[in-house]
Amino acid sequence: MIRKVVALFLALSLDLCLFYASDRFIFLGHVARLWLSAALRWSAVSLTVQVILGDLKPVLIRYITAHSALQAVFESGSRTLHGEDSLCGGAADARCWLMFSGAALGAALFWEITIPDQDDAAGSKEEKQKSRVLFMRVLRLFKPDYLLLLAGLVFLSLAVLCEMFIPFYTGRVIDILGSNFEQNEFLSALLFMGLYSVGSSVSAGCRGGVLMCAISSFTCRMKVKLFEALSKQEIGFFETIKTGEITSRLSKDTTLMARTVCLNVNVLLRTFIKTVGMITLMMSLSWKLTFLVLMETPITGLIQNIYDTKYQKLFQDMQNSMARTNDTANEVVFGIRVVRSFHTEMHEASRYDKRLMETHSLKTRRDTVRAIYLLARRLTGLAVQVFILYYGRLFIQNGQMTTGNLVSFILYQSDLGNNIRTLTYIFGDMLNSVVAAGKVFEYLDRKPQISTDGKLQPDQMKGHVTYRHLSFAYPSNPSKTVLQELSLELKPGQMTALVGPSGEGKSTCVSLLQRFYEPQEGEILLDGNPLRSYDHHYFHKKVAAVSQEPVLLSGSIRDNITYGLSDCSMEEIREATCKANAHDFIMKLDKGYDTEVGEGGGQLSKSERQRIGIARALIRKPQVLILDEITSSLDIENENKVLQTLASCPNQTLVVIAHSLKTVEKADRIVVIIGGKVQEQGTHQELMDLKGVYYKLKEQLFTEKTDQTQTEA
Ligand SMILES: Nc1ncnc2c1ncn2[C@@H]1O[C@H](COP(=O)(O)OP(=O)(O)OP(=O)(O)O)[C@@H](O)[C@H]1O
Repeated sequence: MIRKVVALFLALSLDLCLFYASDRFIFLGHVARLWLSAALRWSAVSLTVQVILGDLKPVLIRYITAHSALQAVFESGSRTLHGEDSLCGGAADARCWLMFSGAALGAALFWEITIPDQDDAAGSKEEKQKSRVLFMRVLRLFKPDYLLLLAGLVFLSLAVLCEMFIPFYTGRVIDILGSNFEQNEFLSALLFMGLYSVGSSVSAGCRGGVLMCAISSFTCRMKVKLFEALSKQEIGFFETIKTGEITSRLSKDTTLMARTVCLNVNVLLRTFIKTVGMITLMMSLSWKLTFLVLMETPITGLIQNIYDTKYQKLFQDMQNSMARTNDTANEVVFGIRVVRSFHTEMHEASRYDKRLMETHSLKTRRDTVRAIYLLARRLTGLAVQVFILYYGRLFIQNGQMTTGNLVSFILYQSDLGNNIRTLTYIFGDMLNSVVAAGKVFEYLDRKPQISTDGKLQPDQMKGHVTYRHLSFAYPSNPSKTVLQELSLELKPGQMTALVGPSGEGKSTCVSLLQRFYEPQEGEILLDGNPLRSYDHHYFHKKVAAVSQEPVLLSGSIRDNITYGLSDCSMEEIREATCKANAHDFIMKLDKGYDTEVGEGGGQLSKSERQRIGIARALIRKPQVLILDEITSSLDIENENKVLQTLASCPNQTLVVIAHSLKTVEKADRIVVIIGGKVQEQGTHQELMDLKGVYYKLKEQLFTEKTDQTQTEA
């Protein structure tokens, strides 16, 4: 630290001494004197810093070079381009030294932040690079709307061009009013001002309308694409990602990505055209003042860059926090019955409050960062305006510009500052918006881990299922092996009952048979072919399942039964509902098969939902039918009828998971699954005679409903 202070002190002293000494080089011309001074200052300061600190970092080299050479470059430039001396550089002046030091410092820091040398910043550079790639991808997705975008661009250019001339004519009006008043000149200036104002307003309105159309069409396309991609993902994906996050991507991020990218491009182009035009007009008014104004740019850029980096991080954190908050609300709405019955309303409210507070605290931090940024921005702008007024007064005194020119210049300057800020800001904002785009693309590009490109569609299927040395752990809990080396055979024309204590892997077995998950080891064969080799649609027609609590989708009973099938006759529907023992209750409803089931089938009882679920599976005439604890929702009468019908299908492979002895007894084969392995198998009598696990665990395996039946028997 001490070495750094000493280095700074010595370098400063040397630099100032040489800066003032340059006035003594009277044997040289003015420009040559400045260049010699620059070379001497550069060598002396670099050498001092190098000797004291031991090494010279690139950022320091850049700063020392800019600081030493700026005055000479500026003076040479103004002589070459304009044939006159600038107010700075004529003599060794402390104000000029300060101004060039500030500009060099700003430029060096700006460079350091935007194109950093350090390794730790390499990651952020890579991030920016990635954001650019994403941004270009979003632009390419706008392809079908290119015509609208082109129209928007034309209106945008017109609006900007018209807008640019308004301050120019304001200055002219002031000059006309201040000098010899000329009626005609005054009127023509007013007329042009009016025309440009109308032109700018009309074009800006058209630009806004056209761009909004492009945005809305893009959003719709993206939502559909994303929805398609999501619905193709495997079940494991939905278990590892929260619902709130998925809906947030679908609803918010698609809109955000379209709006911000499209609007940002609009603002970027508008600002760019305007900035170039304004700088040209300002140069024509006073090139010296223009340079003075432009010296603010690196400082503005620097402030903007720091703000963008901080804002981007907070923005992302806030997005995630909002998704978590939504998740909490969704969970409670979804499970409101549980919340009510356990009287946890207050607990859930405080959980939601906690999540909201997290979001709120992030918002507060974001607003604080924004407030500091605005303060820094205003102060810089103010400082530049003070300089302009000071030098402007000098130029008017010297006759280098008129009062009207200064007014026009100040009008341009205040706008230019905003535009330059916008140019740097918009870049950061575009990177922000592609954070949302990145998340959307992440889902769009995700390849489902369970392939659905099998082609096999044999005319005949027997429905012979073989589990071969299956080992499996759920993607959401990979450390827990649920099935271990499980081997099992399900034969056509047989009813196989899977039994075992709760949580031992029965439902997992049938989930794998439905291809909800892919086993880590082993495979399942259907008629000797791996499940993945079958055509996706064909496979799910041949293998159907009824789960413990079938989910119905909003729509009529008919829609739910024929779900996923294109043409089903009323005959087929009736046949399926009769087998599922659902026809009678459906006919008793006011609208029969056209009765709306409500969201999630909420307008029907559990047993009715279950029977519609069974009919939905049966209408497909599946070769393999899986019934996962359907008896838990059916009363004994319904259960008996359903099972009687199903058991009478001669060639079907029927797999039943049951906790009822009455059901299990009917099975041709009972498979006892414990610890993810097949422990025993055989008929009820064989297993009872064996006096193994089945015999010992009989009390535990079967529910009271069975015991009662047995007692009655
Ligand atoms: N989606 C899942 N993600 C992670 N683990 C799961 C998932 N589903 C089930 N498990 C776990 O896998 C194990 C086996 O569950 P499974 O549902 O297959 O048991 P089961 O024998 O059918 O139980 P039950 O008779 O209660 O339905 C359990 O320990 C369970 O916690």
